[in-house]
Amino acid sequence: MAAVTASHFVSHINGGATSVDTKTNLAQIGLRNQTVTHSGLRSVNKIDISGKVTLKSSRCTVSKNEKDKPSGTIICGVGMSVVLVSTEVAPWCKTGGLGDVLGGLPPALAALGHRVMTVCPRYDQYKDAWDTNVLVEIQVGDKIETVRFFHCYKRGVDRVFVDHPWFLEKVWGKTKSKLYGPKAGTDYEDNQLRFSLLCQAAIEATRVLNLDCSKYFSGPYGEDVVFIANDWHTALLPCYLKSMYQTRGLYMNAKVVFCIHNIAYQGRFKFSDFSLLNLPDQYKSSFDFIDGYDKPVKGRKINWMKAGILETNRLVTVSPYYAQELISSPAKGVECDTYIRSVGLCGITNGMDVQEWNPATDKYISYHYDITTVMDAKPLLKEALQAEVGFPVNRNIPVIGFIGRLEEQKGSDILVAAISRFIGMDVQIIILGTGKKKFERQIQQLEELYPEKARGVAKFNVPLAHLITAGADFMLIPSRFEPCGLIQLHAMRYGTIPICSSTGGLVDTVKEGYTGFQMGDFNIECETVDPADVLKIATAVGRALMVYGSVAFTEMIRNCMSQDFSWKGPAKKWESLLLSLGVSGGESEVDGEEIAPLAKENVATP
Ligand SMILES: Nc1ncnc2c1ncn2[C@@H]1O[C@H](COP(=O)(O)OP(=O)(O)O[C@H]2O[C@H](CO)[C@@H](O)[C@H](O)[C@H]2O)[C@@H](O)[C@H]1O
Ligand SMILES: OC[C@H]1O[C@H](O[C@H]2[C@H](O)[C@@H](O)[C@@H](O[C@H]3[C@H](O)[C@@H](O)[C@@H](O)O[C@@H]3CO)O[C@@H]2CO)[C@H](O)[C@@H](O)[C@@H]1O
Repeated sequence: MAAVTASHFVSHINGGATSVDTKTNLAQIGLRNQTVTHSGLRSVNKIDISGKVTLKSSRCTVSKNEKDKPSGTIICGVGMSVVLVSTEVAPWCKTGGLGDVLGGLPPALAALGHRVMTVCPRYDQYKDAWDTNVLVEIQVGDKIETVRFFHCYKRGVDRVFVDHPWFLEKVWGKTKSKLYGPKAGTDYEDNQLRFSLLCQAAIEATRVLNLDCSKYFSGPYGEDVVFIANDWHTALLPCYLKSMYQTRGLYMNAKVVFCIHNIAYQGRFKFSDFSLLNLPDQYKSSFDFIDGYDKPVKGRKINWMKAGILETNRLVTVSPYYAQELISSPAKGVECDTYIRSVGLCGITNGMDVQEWNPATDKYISYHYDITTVMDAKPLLKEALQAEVGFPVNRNIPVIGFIGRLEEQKGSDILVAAISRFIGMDVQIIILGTGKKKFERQIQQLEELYPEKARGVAKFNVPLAHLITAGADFMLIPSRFEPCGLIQLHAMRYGTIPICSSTGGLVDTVKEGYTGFQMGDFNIECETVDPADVLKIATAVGRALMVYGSVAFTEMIRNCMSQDFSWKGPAKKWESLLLSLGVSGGESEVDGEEIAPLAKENVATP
């Protein structure tokens, strides 16, 4: 950790070091009462000689009358301080569903009366995020790095961006899929340093940023916070909280929830890299890991995900069925099943962003609809989609869509193998995805094989994703594994029937014959395409096409669209889980809508 600066001033709070740097801490005293000129930010924190920030998050008191307001009324200012840390936060930075969750869950938690911040890297010059002029010095490896915080306040949430060349210079100007490496499947060599920096910066952000955008909360978040760390990139957060802060009497009441969005990515590195992490030796055993693979080195390794699992206060994943799968076997738990079983795991199904994905208002589609008009609008949208990708335009031909990262997980290779089995029927299929080059080539070749019937678009294309979701009749989701999956939620909201493999959140959210078609579970072996799975896809597509156009089909569309997949329900479950940790501010009992209309947003002019 740790040195704070305001404006042009840099000083140490004494981070990973074991002794207090008196000289620099004395310098900090001079920081008191300096003002940061940023809309929504107030004066700089008061930091005492021990490095303790004494200006605490102040909550506006809520009068009894206000507390008595009926359900649906927003009463803020009494809730928990929740800080979500992630490498992706939509719409600013996203390669997939992780970004979506960090975009949608925080506003829903804020609507329940909690003070909510997200912290992610500043990969680009986001036009709506302001420079706070607050700098912090952080020890990463054997160097001191200076980060700067940018900030905006949107939909009731403080969005904080960590500015450092390791994020901005690596990614700026490149496509959104370059957050983790120069190309899919290849990581930046310094990812461990990048994410160590992110974790430390996130802890610092809560006490050094004097945020004042909400009329319900002011001052820094302080130390009585609950962090939600997401995936392996943030697994060091609980370790740093304990080793760098709690040993020095800081953040004594803070808690960490670690959320697994995808166990497939664990952050396994060579064992000697432990020395890069600025952690005491006693943490080595939490990272220590041996597997049978050669990558990135043979034999003994460190495993960030394992440490996150073992060092967190509470472990969560993104659906109940995936939670069961993770502890069911080494294969499904990707060799972390034993550790997960030892600490326990809770599954909360994701919600979806019902503002971005709303067929009644979607800015990417030219005909808007709801459950009462869906049968009129969808044929028009299908024709728009067919025209967009260059298919013969015919509203009577059933159209199947696929959207996803082209990784083994998503099963695009199994789908490609299955196409010849059903393409002879009256059907068209559109596949949208980016990822591994071999899979991109596979989908691009489809057009040559089936010019009037199949398309593969190897682009990250949000407008096309929306048009496919609205215009297709069916959405194919042939995942080998799927922690939750958002594609099927988006599809159902748009009256597009999912045809999915029976794994993870797909089991929890799609009901066979009622809201979709279940294909059974697939072989999770990623190196091969199992002929049995190819057959499962062909058979399920056949079943779906039999139903297409029938009364039962219309009924399924209505069943899909009648459901509430908003973040409201999941946020309530998250709230209960956070409350059970006993962090302060747990007294809030609010059942509110999003507080966007009440939020004082600091939107920058482009
Ligand atoms: N080419 C493209 N163009 C435009 N948009 C594209 C796109 N490819 C993907 N997307 C978008 O990315 C998101 C993908 O959502 P998923 O739930 O499938 O996430 P993913 O597997 O990445 O995330 C992981 O985390 C999430 C969140 O927890 C879990 O739901 C999931 O199971 C887990 O694997 C959707 O919003 C989709 O529209
Ligand atoms: O939101 C989409 C997913 O984003 C994250 O996954 C990324 C992962 O965490 C990164 O490590 C990287 O994965 C690469 C991996 O490191 C590398 O060894 C090789 O196996 O290729 C992988 C893919 O390039 O990129 C992933 C995104 O593509 C997040 O962790 C997931 O939960 C999200 O599903």
